[in-house]
Amino acid sequence: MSLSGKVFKLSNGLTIPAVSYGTGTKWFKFGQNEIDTTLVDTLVKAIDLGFTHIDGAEIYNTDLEIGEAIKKSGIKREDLYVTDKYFAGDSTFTKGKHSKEANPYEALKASLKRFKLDYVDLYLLHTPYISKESHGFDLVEAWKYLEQLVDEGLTKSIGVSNFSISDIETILKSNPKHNPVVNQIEYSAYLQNQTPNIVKFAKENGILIEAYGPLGPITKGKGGPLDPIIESLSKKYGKTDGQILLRWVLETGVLPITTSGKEERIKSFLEIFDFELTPEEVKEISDAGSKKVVRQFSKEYSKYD
Ligand SMILES: NC(=O)C1=CN([C@@H]2O[C@H](COP(=O)(O)OP(=O)(O)OC[C@H]3O[C@@H](n4cnc5c(N)ncnc54)[C@H](OP(=O)(O)O)[C@@H]3O)[C@@H](O)[C@H]2O)C=CC1
Ligand SMILES: O=C1Nc2ccccc2C1=O
Repeated sequence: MSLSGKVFKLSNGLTIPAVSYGTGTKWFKFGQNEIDTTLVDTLVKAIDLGFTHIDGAEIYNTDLEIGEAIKKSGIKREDLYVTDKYFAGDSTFTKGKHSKEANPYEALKASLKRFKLDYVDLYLLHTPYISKESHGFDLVEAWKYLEQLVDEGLTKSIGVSNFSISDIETILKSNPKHNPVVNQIEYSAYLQNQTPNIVKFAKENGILIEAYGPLGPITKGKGGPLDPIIESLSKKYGKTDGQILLRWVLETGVLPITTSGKEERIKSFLEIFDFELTPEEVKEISDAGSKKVVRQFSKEYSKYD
């Protein structure tokens, strides 16, 4: 789970490129089926510029775009890292709804057809809201579907997203054949624990935290205690505010997932490996960041704010 250069090492021994390009949020295609050529072109550009890690999900409805961009870019499959997520459903999506496929096993098989890929690198349960009543299988049984996907080579690694400690414990206590290697959560200097103590717990259990919404302090949190610190560090290092925030994420042992439609920003997201914040600067950001909460997505957890 250590960061070495531009990859993190996962607990199963595999590596994962240390910054990911997201195809959710601004690219999310709610119920719309036409191919988004802007996303295809932007993904090709991101790959050309050096992104090798793409974050997808069944609910984003962007599989066709990802598949098309991979083909157009000409990148070799083994040089690319693709993440997909099973749409388990939750209160922030369309309430009560979940994947139209029978289970996570069938859902990934359907995604692979749309991606036109033989396998993904990482497959996640998008949320923990899975129950026998709503899905016909519980969380532990859902995990077994993911393990089957590993065993059949349809994904290299499996993990979870938006899971709290008790959700992860449900899986760990079931004595899994394959452990979750990742928990993808909302994480930024202004939201250092999506749910209580999740980051420490994940680290102690060999689970890499992936951060979505890492730029929250500048996209939604301006006017807070971080502003002067980020301003001064960006001057010191000759980096943008976004680069300072992404570097902070990395230095806290977490993998940032970001996105942009703008070429300059996409390029800048890749230029976060040629400088380091000092431990004192990391602490300064963490301390100031913990004085304000910006929770953009995981509203179901706002009771913890
Ligand atoms: N597992 C989950 O439940 C979730 C997963 N995700 C994943 O994480 C990915 C990234 O999440 P996201 O919240 O978008 O990540 P970020 O916090 O990195 O925000 C990216 C957004 O910030 C904008 N931006 C970048 N720099 C600046 C700036 N300096 N000033 C103002 N705006 C700026 C970009 O817009 P522009 O195009 O204008 O540059 C883009 O829309 C998603 O695409 C998805 O793949 C996201 C949410 C939930
Ligand atoms: O990319 C995403 N945008 C979202 C908004 C709300 C809940 C989950 C998500 C995503 O995964």
